Amino acid sequence: MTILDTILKEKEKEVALLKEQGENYPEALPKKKIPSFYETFQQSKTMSIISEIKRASPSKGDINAGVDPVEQAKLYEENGAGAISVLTDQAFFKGTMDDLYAVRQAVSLPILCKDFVIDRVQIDRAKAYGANIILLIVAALPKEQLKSLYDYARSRDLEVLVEVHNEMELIVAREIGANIIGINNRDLKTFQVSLETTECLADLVEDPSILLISESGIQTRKDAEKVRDSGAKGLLVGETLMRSGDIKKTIEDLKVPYSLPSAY
Ligand SMILES: O=C(O)c1ccccc1NCC(=O)[C@H](O)[C@H](O)COP(=O)(O)O
Repeated sequence: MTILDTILKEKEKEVALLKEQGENYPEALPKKKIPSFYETFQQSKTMSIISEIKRASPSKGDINAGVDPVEQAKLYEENGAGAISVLTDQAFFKGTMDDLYAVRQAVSLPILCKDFVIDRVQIDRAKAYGANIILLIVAALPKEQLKSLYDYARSRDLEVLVEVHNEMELIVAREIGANIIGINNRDLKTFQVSLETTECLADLVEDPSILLISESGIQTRKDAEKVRDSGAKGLLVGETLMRSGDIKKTIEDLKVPYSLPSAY
């Protein structure tokens, strides 16, 4: 049994409870014009960063349990993040849906509701709490269910980051029509992180209309350069930013340019 299996078991209980409770959403959020995640990242001249609010994780335990998500999100926005990821899972990451709702009111960047989606009810909830993007993990779902959730999210005007760990999953992501693919460098069985996962899988994606995001284990400018050279246009960074004493510098370091400045 992997950690993903354990998390998904918990999600089944959460979904059953959500359905039992019915739509118990907070007050509707005021309308705000949020830029498209896909367009912004595709058009950027530097690596773009999805900066994550991550209090804790199964692999690391507490990372920054006392963080104020709103203050952290504002720091991310002020210092050049391209999007914000809010981990909303409570049982394993100590996040909440209220974090997402509060962050939505504080910033104008696209926000990823980072959770383990197995049912439409979670997509409706993410939308109601202010998400612009949801995550679908290929390893978590049979292909038909994945496709159905993908289409449902798109019909609700949400962008979808489809996460893969290997070649088979990448094929599935392409088959369901994903235009934003996250390559997760973390092996969910061993928790080991290897940027070679991005290197190997990105190599298999020739279509430039696919936006590739390298996820997990990014710490240094060298890491950012490595995955940029593999074909990633964006990074999903949690722990490094949550532990950083200088978010401005950390983001600046990771925003590597796509082409070297001309000598002339
Ligand atoms: O981070 C974990 O330990 C983890 C374990 C099991 C499933 C998912 C997990 N992380 C979720 C993520 O995708 C990361 O938070 C995200 O990619 C950022 O990773 P990092 O920069 O290494 O914090």
